[in-house]
Amino acid sequence: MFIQAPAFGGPLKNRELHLCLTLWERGVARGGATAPRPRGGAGTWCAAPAIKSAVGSAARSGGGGRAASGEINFSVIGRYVDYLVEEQGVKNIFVNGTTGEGLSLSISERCRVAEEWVTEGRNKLDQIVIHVGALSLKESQELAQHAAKIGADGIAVIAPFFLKPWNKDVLINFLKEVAAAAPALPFYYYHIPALTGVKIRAEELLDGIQDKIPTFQGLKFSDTDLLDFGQCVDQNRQQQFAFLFGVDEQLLSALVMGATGAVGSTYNYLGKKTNQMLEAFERKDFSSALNHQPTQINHLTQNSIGKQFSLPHSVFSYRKQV
Ligand SMILES: CC(=O)N[C@H](C=O)[C@@H](O)[C@H](O)[C@H](O)CO
Ligand SMILES: CC(=O)C(=O)O
Repeated sequence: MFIQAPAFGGPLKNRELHLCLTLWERGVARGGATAPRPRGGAGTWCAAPAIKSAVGSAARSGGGGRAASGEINFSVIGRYVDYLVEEQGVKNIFVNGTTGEGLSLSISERCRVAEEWVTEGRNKLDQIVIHVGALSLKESQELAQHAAKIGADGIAVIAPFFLKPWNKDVLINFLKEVAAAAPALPFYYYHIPALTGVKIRAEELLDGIQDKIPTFQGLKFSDTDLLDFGQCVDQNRQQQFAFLFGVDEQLLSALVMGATGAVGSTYNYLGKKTNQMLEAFERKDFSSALNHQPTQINHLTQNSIGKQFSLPHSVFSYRKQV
């Protein structure tokens, strides 16, 4: 589940929450007045965080994500969509990201996972954003074109992390080339420096980004640097970008800083609970909101942040406790 708010700075009901695996949107009708408009794309959509793959997660949990042969068990995706919608209240999905272990899948597996989510989510989910980042620009472009072809609602890209971009311009040029391969899809930059090792501040990257990437729609910010995050929000007030926060344990703080949504792994199983936190935040009941947030902190920080985001472990060790 993730939370994301499309409209910048608006009340929470105008925010869109995206959970990691799930994108979850509250109170914003698809195509509603507050939804960000995709640039160059057909139709209106609510800002999407990325969805992490339920498939990869399930694999770690022994829940059937991968069959014993090591193949992905695509057949669980349909049921998983129903679970997210009905039991967690999550209707937006970020596919093939960190939780989905997109970087550990082959290109054909990534395409197939994306197809399954789009097919199974049709008429049930609001938004499906596909993470298409890769070390190879060509592969990333291929995945972006594929996402457009199957009717995804957006694409997201991390920084290449082996031969790394050494400055902002190099990174932007990479992102631009990927975005150009799917010119009708809203584009998100997925900032996750602890895993990519690319430490270029998001605030620096966003400066003038739309001149280079006209489809730029927002940022998925998976870092604990709330100063950087706050500056991103503050310096782009006119842009109607989506600011999707990706450290679930800090979501409440990020909401205060102006997050418009969230994308996170824990929303797969804490969707309902997080919705309660969002509701409390919306009605300015911060004490109650805080009561919902620490539950995650207690169980997750040591496992996840403390171990530099060794996510699947943290997610599933926690899931066993809830
Ligand atoms: C590294 C990673 O996967 N981060 C996720 C989002 O980006 C988060 O949702 C974390 O899994 C979550 O905050 C638990 O630590
Ligand atoms: C959590 C998240 O955003 C991801 O799995 O990519």
